[in-house]
Amino acid sequence: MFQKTTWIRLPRNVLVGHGVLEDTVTAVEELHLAGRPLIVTSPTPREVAGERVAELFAAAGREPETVVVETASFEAVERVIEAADDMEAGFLVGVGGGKPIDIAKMAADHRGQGFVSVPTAASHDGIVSGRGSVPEKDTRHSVAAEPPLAVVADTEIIADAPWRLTTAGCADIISNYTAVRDWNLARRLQNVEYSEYAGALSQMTAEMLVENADSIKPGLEESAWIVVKALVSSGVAMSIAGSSRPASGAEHLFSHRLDRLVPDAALHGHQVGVGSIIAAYLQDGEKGMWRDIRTALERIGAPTTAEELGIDESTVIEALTTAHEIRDRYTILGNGMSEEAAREAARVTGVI
Ligand SMILES: NC(=O)C1=CN([C@@H]2O[C@H](COP(=O)(O)OP(=O)(O)OC[C@H]3O[C@@H](n4cnc5c(N)ncnc54)[C@H](O)[C@@H]3O)[C@@H](O)[C@H]2O)C=CC1
Ligand SMILES: O=C(CO)COP(=O)(O)O
Ligand SMILES: [Zn+2]
Repeated sequence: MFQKTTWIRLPRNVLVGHGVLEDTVTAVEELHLAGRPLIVTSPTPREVAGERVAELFAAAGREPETVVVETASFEAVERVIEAADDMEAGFLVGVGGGKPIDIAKMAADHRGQGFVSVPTAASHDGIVSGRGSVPEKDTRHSVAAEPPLAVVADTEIIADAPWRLTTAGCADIISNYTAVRDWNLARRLQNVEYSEYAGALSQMTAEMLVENADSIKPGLEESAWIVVKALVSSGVAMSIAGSSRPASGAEHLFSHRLDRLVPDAALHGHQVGVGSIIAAYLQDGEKGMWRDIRTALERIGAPTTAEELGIDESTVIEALTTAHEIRDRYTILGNGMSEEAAREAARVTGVI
């Protein structure tokens, strides 16, 4: 008997472009989201977009409130839930980079409410996905959450964000190459469920970004456009898969481990980019595609070495040898790398 089922949760209104911040209220009204919005933001994004979003909702008679968060923690999620309870918020709006967006996403998920994502930086694909990532005890990776009902990505604002955030978003997309290969490996070795559509979409997204690498330059609003579209596409691949598998393999385990060893040392996307160089080397050896991944990262201006990440060699080796313990996800790391093998892989690829 045929027993497969699938439930794909996607954002419904995705606005990307110059000045679309001004359409935030319209995007919300189209979704029939009722009540008062609670805007969740962090200090700089509040200045560059959060205050304007509050003004727009106030002008529409929606009596918004704003809560400013600084760290991605469950304490912050609790604080946002309390604020939403106190004002009887109708829905939540996350304005900023990954941290306030994740916190708004998880608080909205807890309240069973709608949530709108207003990214001010194209730093990774969590800004559009149905995944939330807040560290708790030993976890560092994302968990399932409701995707945003709407995404409002104003390329004028995003193009003005620090360039390193955009190169981090690019590297997060380039890492899809190794993530899809790891997913295929897990399918063959462990009979893990695989989606051809999600795998193909994720890989195509990385290919298109690399093909457009010459148009991804600081100060060009078109760069923000290309990167945000890629992040949306990668988020959709995760929604189709119902997991982060299409965009997260060994290179993400390496990054999650680094986050625990040296929190906030480097951006998520930059860490997964370097991890992807090593994962590609492990997947197909010295003559394989790790050089192409490294070249793609270099063309965009993303880090390709431990030094450029600002992380010392011994920490990189420790992360490589223990990354497989992060979560129950089979990747090219298998049951773990020996220290010698980790050192060799990092040395051959020029990471150390
Ligand atoms: N939900 C998911 O699937 C994923 C979640 N994450 C999580 O996301 C977080 C990291 O995301 P980030 O965006 O790097 O962090 P973030 O939200 O802290 O932003 C990074 C920095 O960029 C600044 N910034 C943002 N927009 C700006 C603008 N327009 N102009 C000037 N400065 C601006 C912020 O003030 C902040 O200092 C971590 O907590 C990580 O665990 C990472 C990957 C995936
Ligand atoms: O960052 C992600 C995809 O790019 C989410 O992956 P994780 O589930 O490993 O956190
Ligand atoms: Zn990622």
